[in-house]
Amino acid sequence: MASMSVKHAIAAAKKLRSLQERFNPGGSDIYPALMGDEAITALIPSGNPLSVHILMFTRALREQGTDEQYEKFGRRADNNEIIGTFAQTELGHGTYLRGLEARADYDRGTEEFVLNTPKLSSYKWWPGGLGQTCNYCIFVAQLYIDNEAKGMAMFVVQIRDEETHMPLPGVHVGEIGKKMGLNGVNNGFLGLKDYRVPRLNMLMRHQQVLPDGRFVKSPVSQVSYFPMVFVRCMVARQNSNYLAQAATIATRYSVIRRQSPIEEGQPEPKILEHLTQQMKVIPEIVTAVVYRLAAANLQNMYNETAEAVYRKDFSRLPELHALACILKVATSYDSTYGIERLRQACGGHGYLTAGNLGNIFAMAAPACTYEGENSVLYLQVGKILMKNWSQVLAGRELMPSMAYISECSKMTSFPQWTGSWECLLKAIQYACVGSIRLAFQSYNARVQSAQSQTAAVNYSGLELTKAAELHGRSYVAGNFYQQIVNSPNKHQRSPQFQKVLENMLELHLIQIFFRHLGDILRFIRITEDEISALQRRLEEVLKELRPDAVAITDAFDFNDKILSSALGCYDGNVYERLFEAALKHPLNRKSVPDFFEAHLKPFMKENADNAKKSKL
Ligand SMILES: CCCCCCCCCC/C=C\CCCCCCC/C=C/C(=O)SCCNC(=O)CCNC(=O)[C@H](O)C(C)(C)COP(=O)(O)OP(=O)(O)OC[C@H]1O[C@@H](n2cnc3c(N)ncnc32)[C@H](O)[C@@H]1OP(=O)(O)O
Ligand SMILES: Cc1cc2nc3c(=O)[nH]c(=O)nc-3n(C[C@H](O)[C@H](O)[C@H](O)COP(=O)(O)OP(=O)(O)OC[C@H]3O[C@@H](n4cnc5c(N)ncnc54)[C@H](O)[C@@H]3O)c2cc1C
Repeated sequence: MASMSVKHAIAAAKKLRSLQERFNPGGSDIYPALMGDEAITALIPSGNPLSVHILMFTRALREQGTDEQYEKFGRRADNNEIIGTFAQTELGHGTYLRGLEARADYDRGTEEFVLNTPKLSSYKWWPGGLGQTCNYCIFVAQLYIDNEAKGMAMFVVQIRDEETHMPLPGVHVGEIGKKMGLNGVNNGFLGLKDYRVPRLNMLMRHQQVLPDGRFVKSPVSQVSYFPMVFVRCMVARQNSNYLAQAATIATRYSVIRRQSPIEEGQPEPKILEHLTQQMKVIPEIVTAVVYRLAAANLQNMYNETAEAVYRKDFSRLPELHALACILKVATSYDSTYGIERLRQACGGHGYLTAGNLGNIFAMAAPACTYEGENSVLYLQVGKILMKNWSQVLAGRELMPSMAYISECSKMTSFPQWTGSWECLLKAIQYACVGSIRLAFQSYNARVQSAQSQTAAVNYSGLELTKAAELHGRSYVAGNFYQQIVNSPNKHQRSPQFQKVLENMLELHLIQIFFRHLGDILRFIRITEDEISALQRRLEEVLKELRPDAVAITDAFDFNDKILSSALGCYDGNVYERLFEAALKHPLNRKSVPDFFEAHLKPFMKENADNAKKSKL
């Protein structure tokens, strides 16, 4: 599997190079285009062992290294002359980066760093491609000068000989073992013992160690987290893709599979005629579209911020960090939940490998963990919301993506309920601001009672994560609303197309309303009649979208090779493909399985003999 994945990954890397030559060397705006060509994902169903090389190693060299360091290492990496990974997580630490144990001690006598992973728990553990594929890595370590800790730093470290691929002296490297999925990625471990690298192997665009050992601190320490922000933006797009693939499979299957008459005596309908099946499938189609649009927005914001950071303007980092966290969490949680729901909507055949829904789930699920575990990132956003609420109380402006918080904070009560889209969107935003206010009261009370900020964050964690989740809902729903209702190119859409988009907006807003009805009712009075009216509208819009479900998923434009699913094939010959896949199973090569003579027959005979004896 590993060699097949590497073979396909090399093909993909060649494609990427040709794209880069067309777009711009190493530009971040090529990745969505690349992912638009899902061959990358489909051809490597067990995961791409070069993803971290492309997404993190090359970018860290470009964004964290000096121009000279880019010339020395980055150009070769971009040209795939060397293959690297991003080695930050350790066996003992992943989230709490200040707890990382790998260390880099500066030796001013030789102008080198001595790298060590002092304990087993200090071993780097998880980096993609580290096990077998990479010959270099970005090694993240605590920097020490004269045994004084200076914080985290990144080092370019060669781990294998470029000719023989043998691990270099002082390097202990290998594969961490089988995973739930992505078993073609060879996530690896790395131990270093007194491994020396030249001073200029420390990436020094933002912080420096001078030859005499003087340390020049980064103007903004958080810029060292930038490689993670980029991947969080990519995850938002990638996981919306996984959900779109699963939605395509389940939709196509749901208009092929017939089961259970709706009226006595009537023929069995397509299962998508059942309202409950529509409720399982159609909202996931819409969610995939909603997140694809939100991820595209975030990608633009990343590109703008990356250019600003290059000019040493760090002002937009906090907002990008907050949105990258929110979207990475929301898309990975919702896509993982959605793919499983779509699998269940396909009955027993959804559980067959030939349906590919299990593999899509296994590809999507780890995004809830890597690049920052989701609950940790929600807490990050919760902390940022607390800081922004203090700004609101001080009457200051907020970042654009949080402007609604200021507006809602000025509302003394929620206006008359109308049930319009604007009303539904405002309800979600109003509930979010109410949750922020409550979280702030709890958090502030703790800080006032002399709890440390970190302890106050921990003990207010449930309210902070709730506020962060509702902020994510507000941002995503607001973005979708703007794209459908206020988009500058709305007039270019046919009325029919606009109507489908508006139905999708209606469904998204009502679905989010019902998902957070409890959170909303805490702050807004809504009558039973008003809620029942929304229930009717939900049933109505599912019926309205039913005829468009196949066309919308066809518009995702996944070909059969990409979906790799007997349930989701374009020609709809599901049963033939399921049977064809079954006949290919190795157990069907012989009529009598080998285990019959060896195990089953003796077992049955022994039981028969015992039965006879017991009768005597
Ligand atoms: C060959 C062709 C191949 C084709 C390639 C393309 C393929 C495309 C398809 C694939 C696309 C996508 C799929 C992805 C592929 C899979 C890749 C998976 C790789 C995984 C890599 C990793 O997992 S790397 C390791 C990730 N680890 C983490 O994220 C660590 C998480 N931990 C944290 O973030 C910590 O909590 C933190 C670092 C924040 C520690 O914080 P702490 O020191 O405790 O202090 P805080 O108070 O929390 O924060 C301090 C201040 O810093 C601010 N801040 C925190 N983080 C950031 C940030 N990232 N940016 C900016 N600012 C940040 C924080 O807000 C605080 O600010 P304040 O003002 O001081 O309050
Ligand atoms: C498929 C995959 C690929 C990966 N690729 C890479 C890679 O290429 N490079 C790399 O460096 N790393 C990589 N990782 C590692 C990944 O970044 C870490 O797994 C992730 O950061 C979580 O850290 P951890 O696993 O050590 O969990 P921990 O940090 O130990 O957290 C475990 C659990 O503790 C809880 N928790 C932790 N901290 C807090 C907190 N502050 N507040 C509340 N709860 C908390 C959370 O529930 C969390 O899930 C990969 C992981 C996976 C699964």
